Amino acid sequence: MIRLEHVSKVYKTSTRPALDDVSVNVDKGEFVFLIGPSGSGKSTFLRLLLREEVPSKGTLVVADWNVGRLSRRRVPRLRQRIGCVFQDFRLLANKTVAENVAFALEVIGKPRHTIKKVVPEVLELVGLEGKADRMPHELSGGEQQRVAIARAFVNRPLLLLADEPTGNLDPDTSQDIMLLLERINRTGTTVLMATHDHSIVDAMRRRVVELHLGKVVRDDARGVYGVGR
Ligand SMILES: Nc1ncnc2c1ncn2[C@@H]1O[C@H](COP(=O)(O)OP(=O)(O)OP(=O)(O)O)[C@@H](O)[C@H]1O
Repeated sequence: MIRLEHVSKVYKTSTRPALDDVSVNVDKGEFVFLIGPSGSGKSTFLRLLLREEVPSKGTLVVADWNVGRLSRRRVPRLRQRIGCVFQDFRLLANKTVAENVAFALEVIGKPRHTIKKVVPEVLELVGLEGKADRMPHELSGGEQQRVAIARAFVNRPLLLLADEPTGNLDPDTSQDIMLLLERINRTGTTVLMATHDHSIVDAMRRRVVELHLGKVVRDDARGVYGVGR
């Protein structure tokens, strides 16, 4: 699903590579934590997958796309197949829960009858049945993140990228969000989650890829956050 071969990324304004000769393979259906201290390259890794940045060196493949060489015209296709969830939810404040989710389908031209059918289904999947007509500010942080996950998942992406999705949530709510991400993973969606949250990584015992100064320093099949430190 994801293949990085000797990928480096050097930003124009910086001397040290943000990613330095990174080779990682992620199979379809895996759940992977991407960890590492601030500045270790996690966001750069995610931005490369979305083609928000291009690698300076190496090959980067997502599904069948050679992402580093993708023509500008084909980038929207790639992004349609990748769902994204962020720490700060990024909901549209002037749209209801259902409209936020529907919007993700409208922008890619899905027919209205499909939208009408799948939005309630996905809201039920994330545990928000009955809240379709609420505005984002009427929801708790955990509920807002559920809307964001519904929106990321409604188009059945191949890959779900989550950048610190529990960063603004208390531990119990974070755990609920992780159960939801696990449920989405069980549908066959590959999940890649960047996080600083030790307790979540330790509790889930999933694959852990650790970056330090742009290099992969650890890749454990069933890892914990702070092994050996
Ligand atoms: N647009 C940019 N231009 C120049 N340098 C950048 C840019 N984005 C990131 N960097 C640098 O690349 C390195 C890796 O940053 P990155 O944001 O990928 O790390 P991170 O692990 O996601 O950090 P955090 O956990 O704080 O989000 C850092 O040294 C950072 O300063």
